[in-house]
Amino acid sequence: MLELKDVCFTIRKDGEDANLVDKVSIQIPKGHFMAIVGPSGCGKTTLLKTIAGLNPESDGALIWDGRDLSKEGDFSPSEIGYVPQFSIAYDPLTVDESVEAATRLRVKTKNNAELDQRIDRVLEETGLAPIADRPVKVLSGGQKRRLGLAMELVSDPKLLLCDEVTSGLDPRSEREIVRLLHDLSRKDGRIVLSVTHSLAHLELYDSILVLHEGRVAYHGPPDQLTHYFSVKDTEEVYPRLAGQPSDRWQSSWEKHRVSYYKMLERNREKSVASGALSLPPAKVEGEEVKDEVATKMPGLVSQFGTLLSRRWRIFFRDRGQVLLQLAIMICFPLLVILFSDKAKDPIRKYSDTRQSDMQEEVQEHQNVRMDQVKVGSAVSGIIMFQVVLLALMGSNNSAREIAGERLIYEKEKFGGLRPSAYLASKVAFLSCLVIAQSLWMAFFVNTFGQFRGDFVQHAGFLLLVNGAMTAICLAISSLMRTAEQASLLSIYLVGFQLPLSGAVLALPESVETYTRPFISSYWAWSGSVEGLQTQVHDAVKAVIDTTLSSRDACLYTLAAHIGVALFASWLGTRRHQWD
Ligand SMILES: Nc1ncnc2c1ncn2[C@@H]1O[C@H](COP(=O)(O)OP(=O)(O)OP(=O)(O)O)[C@@H](O)[C@H]1O
Repeated sequence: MLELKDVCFTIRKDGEDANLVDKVSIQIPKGHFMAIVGPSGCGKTTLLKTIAGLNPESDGALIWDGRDLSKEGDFSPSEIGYVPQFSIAYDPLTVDESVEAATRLRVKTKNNAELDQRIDRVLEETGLAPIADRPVKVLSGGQKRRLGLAMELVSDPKLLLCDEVTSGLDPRSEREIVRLLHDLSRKDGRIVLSVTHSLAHLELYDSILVLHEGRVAYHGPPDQLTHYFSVKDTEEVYPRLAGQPSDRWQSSWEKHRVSYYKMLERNREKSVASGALSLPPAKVEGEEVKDEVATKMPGLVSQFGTLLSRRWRIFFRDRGQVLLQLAIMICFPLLVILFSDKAKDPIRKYSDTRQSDMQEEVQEHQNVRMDQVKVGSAVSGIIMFQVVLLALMGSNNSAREIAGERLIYEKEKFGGLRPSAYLASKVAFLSCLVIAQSLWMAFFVNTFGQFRGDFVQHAGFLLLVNGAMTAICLAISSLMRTAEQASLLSIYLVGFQLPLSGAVLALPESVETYTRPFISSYWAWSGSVEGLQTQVHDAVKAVIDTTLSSRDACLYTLAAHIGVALFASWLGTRRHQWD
């Protein structure tokens, strides 16, 4: 039994408290199918989210199976299924792959046979078996809703909440989905609550909850709806509601509540007696349910593996993304070597013997200086060019990685996905890109214009700057509200790397002191320059006004950038960002 006792959800609006859900008190027995209806903006979705725990109730109590949810802990993830208004499947995957991933993320199965059995059962139940191999992107609206349901049913939830799963469907598909939801509530005592705009097919529901301005105006059998509101047709209910304030409807409903609940009970007894409704045999103690469910959740490593293999699959299915990555990996190093010629030139040395005349000595100094300027500028420029291109690749790698799929992630987190498993899968996936991009850049450029110094040190710093920018943009992606915001901020961040690095123009000291610690490209550039042969190093120093930092300082600072960015990403992934 799900019971709501005077449940409120309050927000601050214009300096005052406003109840979006106002003292809702209802009882929903096991094996019940209820529609939540009401005019647009009356609080249907808000009530559903309050029941789900996505909106913490401001007042009142939610009782589930005798358990007070606000005092004794929320629903466990597999007890509850929530089908939101948005699609929770990835377009490039097939129906079967989507359901499989949902199962692996939510249910701990003993072996592959049990996993397959569970997937097949859910596909059969939702009528998706014949189209199991079809990609999500080609599904019709109705099929997508079925898929959303299938992905929730994998954990056998005892409470299924559906938000507008029939909106936008043609009448036939709408009826099929309502019929499916009805059937899902007939087995194992599952409660199905469905928010809907539509007043069609009401006869398929056990009860109708009519909300008006967040308050209950009616909760009773569908066939009593028109009688209660004294209208001829259900279509007249909403205009009738607008005829008096919601508090009047609420107090009027409270007077009739007992008699309508008796009617609901009688209908239920009839359904059980006729065999149309089958209920679980015995009442299970709250604690036992909790333990049993807790052991069913897959572990962190298992969730990590599922997410990582799904990420790679999505990556390879998206040809555009693969081609873009390849194009970037090939073209960026090519761009660098176009400018690498001057960096290969020798630098003349001062002769050991003193020149016989002054003119020759001045000439020698000029020659050495000219060589230093030419080679020093070229070497410094090429290192910075590589660094900036890898910073750009870093931002391209991760700016949309989390923000672009935030709603799906939030939904999966609600279903029991651990933020740490999610973040670890992102780090593992992105690390592969970072390693491939950085090492390829280092080796390719080195092949056509050998790095004049410690190549391993140079390659290490390229790897670190790409890693740092990827991690920073991942943090941005996890903290921003939209993918567009995250992309824009990441691009600005890369844009500022070159001017603020000091490699091209020295910054005023007052600015440099504050900006330098945060500019990854400076530390990667400086660290690489420190690894150059002495003569080339001196040539670079001769052409720059910016001070260089030691190799270790560069190494630790870039490692700190990565560490802090990953911590921020972790905070971002833990944050609740459903809307
Ligand atoms: N977190 C929030 N902060 C402020 N206002 C909110 C919040 N959540 C919902 N609202 C407002 O509360 C009202 C009820 O919203 P809700 O989405 O629950 O309505 P609804 O009945 O589901 O509407 P519809 O049928 O159009 O989807 C709306 O006016 C909405 O703008």
